[in-house]
Amino acid sequence: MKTLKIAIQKSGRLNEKSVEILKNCGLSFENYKSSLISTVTNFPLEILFLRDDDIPEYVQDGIADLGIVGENVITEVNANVEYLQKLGFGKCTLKIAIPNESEITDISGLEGKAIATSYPVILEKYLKDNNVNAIVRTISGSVEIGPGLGLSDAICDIVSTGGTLKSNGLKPFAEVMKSEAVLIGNKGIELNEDVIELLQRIRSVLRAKETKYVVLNVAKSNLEKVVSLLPGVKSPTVVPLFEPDWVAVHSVIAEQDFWEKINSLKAAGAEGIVVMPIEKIIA
Ligand SMILES: Nc1ncnc2c1ncn2[C@@H]1O[C@H](COP(=O)(O)OP(=O)(O)OP(=O)(O)O)[C@@H](O)[C@H]1O
Ligand SMILES: O=P(O)(O)OC[C@H]1O[C@H](OP(=O)(O)OP(=O)(O)O)[C@H](O)[C@@H]1O
Ligand SMILES: [Mg+2]
Repeated sequence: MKTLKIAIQKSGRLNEKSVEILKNCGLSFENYKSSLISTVTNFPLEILFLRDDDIPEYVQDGIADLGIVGENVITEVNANVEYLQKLGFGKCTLKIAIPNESEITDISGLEGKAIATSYPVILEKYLKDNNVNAIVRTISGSVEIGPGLGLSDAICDIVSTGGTLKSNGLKPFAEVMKSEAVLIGNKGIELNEDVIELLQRIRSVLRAKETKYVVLNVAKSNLEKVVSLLPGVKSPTVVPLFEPDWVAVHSVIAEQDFWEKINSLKAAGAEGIVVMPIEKIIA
C-alpha cells in the first residue's frame, strides 16, 4: 500500500505537540530540527515539516494526505479539506482588541476605523456579517503593536492567556472565532485503511489524556458507595486485600472532574488513593 504523508508545523506553537501525539501513537521517526521530511520506520507514513500556512493547501491538493494545523489557518486559506479529529491543543481565540483608552463600545464603532491583522479573510467576513465597513491592514506578525505605532485603531489577532494584549495596552473587544489544532485529510482519505488505523490510535491517546487510573482501598461495608462513584471503562475492578473485609478498587476517572471525585471518594470511605496517568485506552 502507498506510503501516506502527513504535514505538521516545522517550528512554532504546534510543532512539539504534533510530534508528541504522533510518537504517542507508537510511531518511530527521527525529529531533527534541520530535517524537512522524516520517514516513520514502523508505519507506512512520511512526515513533512512545513510552515503552518502552507499545510491546508498541501492537504487540499493531495501533496500531503493528512495535516495537523490550527482551525484558524484552515479558515483563513479557505481550504477544501476533511476535518478528521480535533486534537485538544493549540487552543486559542481570534479576537478584535482595542487600546485600553479607546471609546469604542460596540461593533458599529469600528465603522471607518483601521484594523491590523494577519487574518484578513476571516476578519473581512466577520465585518461583512456585522455590516461594518472598516479598513483591514494586513501584516504578518507582531500585530499587537499596530495601535501603538499609529498603524491602526484596533487589531484582530490570536489570544490565549491575554498576556500579549495586556502588555501592549490593549483590551479584547469581540470574539471572532475559536480555534484548536485539528487533524485534516484530503477528501476521501478517511476510507484509507492506514488512516483508519492512525485515527484509532490518535483517539486512544486523546481518550487516555482525558482520564486517570485510580487504585484505592475501601472496607467492604463502604464498597457499594465507592463503586457508585466510579464508572470505570466497563465497571470498576474489585480485588481482595490480605486484610479481611477490605478490598482494592481499580478504575478510571475523567480528568475534568478529578478533584471533585477524589473528595467524594474520600468522604465515602476510600483510603490510600493512588492516581496514575494512562498511556492509551483502546475502545
Ligand atoms: N498563544 C497561543 N496559544 C495557543 N495557540 C496558539 C497561540 N498562538 C498561536 N496558536 C495556534 O498555533 C498556530 C501556530 O502558531 P505560530 O505562532 O507558531 O504560527 P506561525 O508563526 O504562523 O508559524 P509558521 O512559522 O509555521 O508560519 C496558530 O495558527 C494557532 O492555531
Ligand atoms: O494571549 P497570549 O497568551 O499572550 O498569546 C497571544 C500571542 O501568541 C501568538 O503569537 P506567538 O507568541 O506565537 O508569536 P508569533 O507572533 O511569532 O507567532 C499570537 O500571535 C499572539 O501574539
Ligand atoms: Mg504561519
